[in-house]
Amino acid sequence: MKEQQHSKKRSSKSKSNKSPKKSKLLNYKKYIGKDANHESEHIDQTNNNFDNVINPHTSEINEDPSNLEQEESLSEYNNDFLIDSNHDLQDLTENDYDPIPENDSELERPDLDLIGVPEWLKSPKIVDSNLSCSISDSRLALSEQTLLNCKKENISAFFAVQVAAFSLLKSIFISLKYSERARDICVSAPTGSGKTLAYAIPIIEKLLSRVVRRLRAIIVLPTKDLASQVKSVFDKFCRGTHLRVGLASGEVSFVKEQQTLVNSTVENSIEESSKVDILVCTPGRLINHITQTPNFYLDSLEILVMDEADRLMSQGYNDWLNILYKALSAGQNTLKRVLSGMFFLQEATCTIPPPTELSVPFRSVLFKIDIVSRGIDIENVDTVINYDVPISMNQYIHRVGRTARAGKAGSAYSLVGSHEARHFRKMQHTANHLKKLKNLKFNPEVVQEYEELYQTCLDELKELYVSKSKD
Ligand SMILES: Nc1ncnc2c1ncn2[C@@H]1O[C@H](COP(=O)(O)OP(=O)(O)OP(=O)(O)O)[C@@H](O)[C@H]1O
Repeated sequence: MKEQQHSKKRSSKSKSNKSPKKSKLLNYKKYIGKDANHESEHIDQTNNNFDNVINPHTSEINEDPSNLEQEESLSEYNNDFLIDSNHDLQDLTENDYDPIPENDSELERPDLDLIGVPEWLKSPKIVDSNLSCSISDSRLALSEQTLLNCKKENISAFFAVQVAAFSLLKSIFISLKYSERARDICVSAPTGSGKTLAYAIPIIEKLLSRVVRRLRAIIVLPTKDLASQVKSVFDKFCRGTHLRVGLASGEVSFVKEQQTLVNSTVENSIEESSKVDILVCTPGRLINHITQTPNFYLDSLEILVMDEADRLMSQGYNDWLNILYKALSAGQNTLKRVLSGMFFLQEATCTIPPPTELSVPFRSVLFKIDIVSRGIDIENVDTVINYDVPISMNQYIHRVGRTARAGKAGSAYSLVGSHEARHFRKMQHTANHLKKLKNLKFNPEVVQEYEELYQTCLDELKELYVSKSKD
């Protein structure tokens, strides 16, 4: 059914009254707003980035990173496998697929124009995924403490998206210091490519020179798990500095959270009211603190990061953007302008249904409910098994993206039943990924041997899942 709708959409491309393509807006994953005179950038790293259907691959990069050293490269999903006992991938002919335009980006532009996507979002600076530079490169001019923290985390070189973001953010922060133009950045890069540090390190470097503690940076994430993960990244990279990082995600009671975030002894004063410089939060808790926590001020907020921005946009979260917008003071015009821009993205994406399926492990590897699988960074996962076929390429990417992270190798296996084979192939073909799959066949007699063990695993998993859901 989904595929039929998709075909209809494609064939009606030329009509001028077509509705916006929601999937295209899913590119805009990490969004950084900066409060000053407003300008914007969109970085896009497109090496095998299945999310990215707007832009063709190029090797252009932003600003001046072309002369940075090329030391390390990002590898992608090194091996994706399709396990299919009934079909051969080569069985399908070209006629079985929707025609795929030679240059998708050209066809998307009218859609984007129609819904009013600004020029800077439509024309990203494409970053070569081989771009890399040493942490001690003098052009980055990182503080001694950040260098030390990188070394403690075994980071010796920065990945492409990091080099690109550092260079842009640095110039933005310097401009801001001299009250010149600041900009907004929208980053789209493959899973596991290091987007968190791409914004965390510049924010820390920027705030190191602050004198008084005030809430200056907020990072919003769609789930509690992601917020904890990002908080721990900030904690590691704030080690040895005077910066304090807070978490507001519902992990502890609201009252406890309030105690960690604000000084209740200071009465209605912005001065010394905040106990943190940086706040990592979910939209729900952010709203709660804005509306219910005395001394929780946003007046000094300079930096706003929306991590997994498409999810934050597609799910309403009690109108959090609107509440945040209203909480900003009149002087924070740029942030307000950024947020109004986001309202339109929210409108355009709010009809995407949240994925709810359960992906079950085959034998021992990894299982996750899709809604939390996305963005979660689990160390050293070398294999992902799709026990069921993901409903969309987006879901497929976020599942298999739990492996082959940070330049490491990894494999993804998909178990495809005969009734799912057509949908799966079409999905892979449309994303131009079909050629990269290997078709593995297995002998049913060999599989039979494992049936009992498999059933036991499934039962255990079921028990575990039920007991976890009760907690
Ligand atoms: N420069 C680097 N060198 C080595 N490892 C790195 C570097 N940058 C990030 N990493 C590691 O790469 C992993 C993936 O990073 P991160 O979670 O930021 O990816 P991401 O792009 O946000 O992925 P997703 O889109 O799935 O959220 C993490 O374990 C992180 O510690």
